[in-house]
Amino acid sequence: MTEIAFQDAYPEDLSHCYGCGRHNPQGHQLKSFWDGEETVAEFQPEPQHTAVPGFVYGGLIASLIDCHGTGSASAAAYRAEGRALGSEPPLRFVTASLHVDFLRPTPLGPVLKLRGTIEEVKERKVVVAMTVSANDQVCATGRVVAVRLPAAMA
Ligand SMILES: CCCCCCCCCCCC(=O)SCCNC(=O)CCNC(=O)[C@H](O)C(C)(C)COP(=O)(O)OP(=O)(O)OC[C@H]1O[C@@H](n2cnc3c(N)ncnc32)[C@H](O)[C@@H]1OP(=O)(O)O
Repeated sequence: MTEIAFQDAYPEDLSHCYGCGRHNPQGHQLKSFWDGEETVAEFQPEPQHTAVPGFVYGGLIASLIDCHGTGSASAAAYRAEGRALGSEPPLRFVTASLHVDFLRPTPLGPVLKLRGTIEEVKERKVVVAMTVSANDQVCATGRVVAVRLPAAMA
C-alpha cells in the first residue's frame, strides 16, 4: 500500500466531500490506497448506519462505493500519466454514474472492506468496479463512471 491516502492528496478546496473529505468532521472521511493494481479502503459502520437492526444501511454502502470509486479514478489518472498523487495540476473526478448491487444483507459490526478494479482510463473518464465485503464475504458490488470535474463545480 502507498503511505498516503488518495483523499489526503486532494487539494484543500476539494476536501469537504461528505463521503471522503478530510475537512468534513461529520462525513465518513473514507481513505483509499493502492494495493498493487487494485485499490482498497476500509470503513467501520456505527449504530447510526443501521437499515434493519443488525444490518448496514444501503445508502451508506453506496456512499462508500461512490467515494472509493472517484478516489480510485483520481489515483488511476495520476498513475496513467506517471505523475505523483496530488501533483499539480490536480486530476479531479466526480461521479457521472453510480451503480450498486446489494447481493446479501451486510452485517453491522465487522469492518467493511472495499476493493476496486480500474476497468478503463481515458483522459476525461475513468471506470472503476468495486466489491464491498464483510467477514470476507462480498455483500455488494458497484461500478462508478467518474468524469473530470466540470468547470461548473471547480
Ligand atoms: C484531485 C482529486 C480531487 C477530487 C475531489 C472530489 C472528490 C469528491 C467526489 C465525490 C463524488 C461525488 O459525489 S460527485 C457529486 C455527484 N456528481 C455530480 O454532481 C456530477 C454532475 N454531472 C455532471 O457535472 C456532468 O454530467 C459530468 C461532468 C458527469 C459529465 O459531463 P459531460 O460533459 O456530460 O460529459 P461527456 O463529455 O458527455 O462524457 C464524458 C464521458 O463520460 C461518459 N458519461 C457521462 N455521463 C455518464 C453517465 N451518466 N453514465 C455513464 N457514462 C457517462 C460519456 O459517455 C463519455 O464517455 P466516453 O464517450 O468518453 O467513453
